[in-house]
Amino acid sequence: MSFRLQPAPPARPNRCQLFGPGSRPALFEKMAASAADVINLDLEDSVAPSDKDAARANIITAINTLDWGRKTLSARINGLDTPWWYRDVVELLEQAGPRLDQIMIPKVGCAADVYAVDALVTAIERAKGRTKPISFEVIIESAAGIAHVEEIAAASPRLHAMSLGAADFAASMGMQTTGIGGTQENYYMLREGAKHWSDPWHWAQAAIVAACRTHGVLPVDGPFGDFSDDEGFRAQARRSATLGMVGKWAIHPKQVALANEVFTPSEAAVADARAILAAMEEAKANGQGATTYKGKLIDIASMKQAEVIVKQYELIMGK
Ligand SMILES: CCC(=O)SCCNC(=O)CCNC(=O)[C@H](O)C(C)(C)COP(=O)(O)OP(=O)(O)OC[C@H]1O[C@@H](n2cnc3c(N)ncnc32)[C@H](O)[C@@H]1OP(=O)(O)O
Ligand SMILES: O=CC(=O)O
Ligand SMILES: [Mg+2]
Repeated sequence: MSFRLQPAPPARPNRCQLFGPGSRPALFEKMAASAADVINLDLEDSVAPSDKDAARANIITAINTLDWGRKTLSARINGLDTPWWYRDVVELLEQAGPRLDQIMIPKVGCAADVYAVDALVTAIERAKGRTKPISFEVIIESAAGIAHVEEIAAASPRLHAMSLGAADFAASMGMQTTGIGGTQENYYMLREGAKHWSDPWHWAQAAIVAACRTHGVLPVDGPFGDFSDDEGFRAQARRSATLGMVGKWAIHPKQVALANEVFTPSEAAVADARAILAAMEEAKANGQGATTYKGKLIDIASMKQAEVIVKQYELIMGK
């Protein structure tokens, strides 16, 4: 193992990120009252080009006036390939008060994209005397983004979270689908005439998790477009949680409870994890590095696995 220790990600709950368009201010109070851990007020793809200026003003007013409780409050700016992004950053940093926690940078393709936003944010923070540093989250949603995922994860100490954006990712990769996340009809293995659906998002998610865990960033699963399909959402979220992601976006309020359910370790999982820790403590006291629990091998690595679950649970319960 490398002598470098894996850095811990920010210790904050991030089970659900609820999105809402900046051009629909009527939704903001409902978002603030929701059970999401993170709120993403959107200036990007859910806002029509003609509404960009109004959406920016709406979001700044909402950040400054609504009670957002203890949620992480984030605004998604426009991509660096648009004429809007610099005004998004300037107006947010100059006019939104300290309640704004984070900026989400979409369609990041290389570390320099993050550097550019960091330079602008840093200059405005100094000029305006902002004492609370703005954190960043990025979306990996292009071929370039996934090709450079590790350098992006290492790009700035401001970076707290990284999401997979399935819709833009599929478009950039030239994938033959209009589905946003979840099972894709034509992605299957065939065995003895029976179809077995596979997961086209898996490899990108695994690459994101590895990059994030290497650099102490929270890995997050992005949108699931069919908000009428609760079981489809659950299945996608369970796969993401099993791979190491800490949460998922909600693009409709009915997805918030589903994400919170999946990304909160169950009482049974926590009880099992605590029992493994106790069994290992007993084994260690007897000079053993390995023992059995419920008829299966456990050893020192099992303690680390169990600690992931217990720590995640305690972080969520202690919020
Ligand atoms: C795919 C790539 C991406 O970039 S995803 C991220 C960007 N997209 C977004 O931000 C879209 C977010 N979602 C929405 O705009 C809406 O939820 C969409 C999907 C358009 C559906 O809106 P609508 O037809 O009003 O939904 P509905 O009638 O089923 O609403 C039921 C009640 O819930 C409310 N609601 C709706 N959306 C939100 C939301 N995002 N946050 C909080 N509340 C929301 C509605 O106002 C409605 O409330 P009520 O029951 O009338 O009081
Ligand atoms: O921005 C999100 C996506 O899926 O695209
Ligand atoms: Mg996108």
